[in-house]
Amino acid sequence: MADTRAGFVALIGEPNAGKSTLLNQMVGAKVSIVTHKVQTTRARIRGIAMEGSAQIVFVDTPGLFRPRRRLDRAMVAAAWGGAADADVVVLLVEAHRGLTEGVRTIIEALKDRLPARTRVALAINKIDRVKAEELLGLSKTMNEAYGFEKTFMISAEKGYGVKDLKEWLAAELPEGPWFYPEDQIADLPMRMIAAEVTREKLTLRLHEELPYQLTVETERWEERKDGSARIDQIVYVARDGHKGIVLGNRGETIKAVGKAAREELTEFLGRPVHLFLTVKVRPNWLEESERYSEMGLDFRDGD
Ligand SMILES: Nc1nc2c(ncn2[C@@H]2O[C@H](COP(=O)(O)OP(=O)(O)OP(=O)(O)O)[C@@H](O)[C@H]2O)c(=O)[nH]1
Repeated sequence: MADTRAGFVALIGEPNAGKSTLLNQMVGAKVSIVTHKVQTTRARIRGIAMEGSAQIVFVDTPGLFRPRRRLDRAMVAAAWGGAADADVVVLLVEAHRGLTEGVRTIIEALKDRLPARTRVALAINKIDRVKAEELLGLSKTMNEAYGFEKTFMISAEKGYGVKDLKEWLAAELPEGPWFYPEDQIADLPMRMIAAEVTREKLTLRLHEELPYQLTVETERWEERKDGSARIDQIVYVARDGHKGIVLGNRGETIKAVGKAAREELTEFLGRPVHLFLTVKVRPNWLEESERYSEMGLDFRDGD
């Protein structure tokens, strides 16, 4: 497609401003769970949203604005690297708190740290908490403190104004091909997401011990009458020795992995999940085309 757009957007603001709520509104929980651990070189990707023919990639931004220790300063500098790479930055402030000391500090940092080409928009959030008259005054005060490209009045929680903001962001991004295939981010089947969650917990638990030749598949997904879901997954490893690593002493590794995965899936689905994990040795799984399609890969691409 010739007229696609793609770019990076950083949401910044004081703690509690509503960044996560806004992100979830724009991205949808399904996509953010898949992308929130993906790393780019400079910034962590929090989520990806599609708007018309544009792909908006949201990146993580600094949480600390007045770092005291050297280590904290170094971390903030790295995080600002992510914001500086962004095409657009959105500063989120709370309508009922206005131009606080913390917001002033962020504005100073914007002036110091961002390249001149970065566009910065203001989103006044939680407008459901104040009277309309107050908003005009706040918008004026904020725009005197910084030359924002545009000002949006939104309620991330209720969804007011979010669509306008998203459309504006999409139009601001540079023309170019998408960074991620659309189907990869939008249509990931639930069973694949569930397998990815378990794989992630295995990675966290096993670190470098993790057998490289390991894959997780959701074998069965049963919706139960009581509203819960029963999910059966198989962890395929290539060798007997790997099975022992994944099970752990008296099965404690796989038990902990199952518990962590079940908790995340329960929260994600918003209903109880019963998760059953089985570890199987399948020496040739790397050569089986079925394993690849379960991962959303094309077996032939591996030739
Ligand atoms: N009334 C109201 N509350 C909101 C709105 N948006 C977010 N909140 C609430 O504000 C609180 C903070 O929201 P988060 O999205 O967690 O804020 P955050 O900026 O991600 O916070 P940190 O993770 O601490 O940086 C939550 O209790 C939200 O429910 C809104 O539009 N209106």
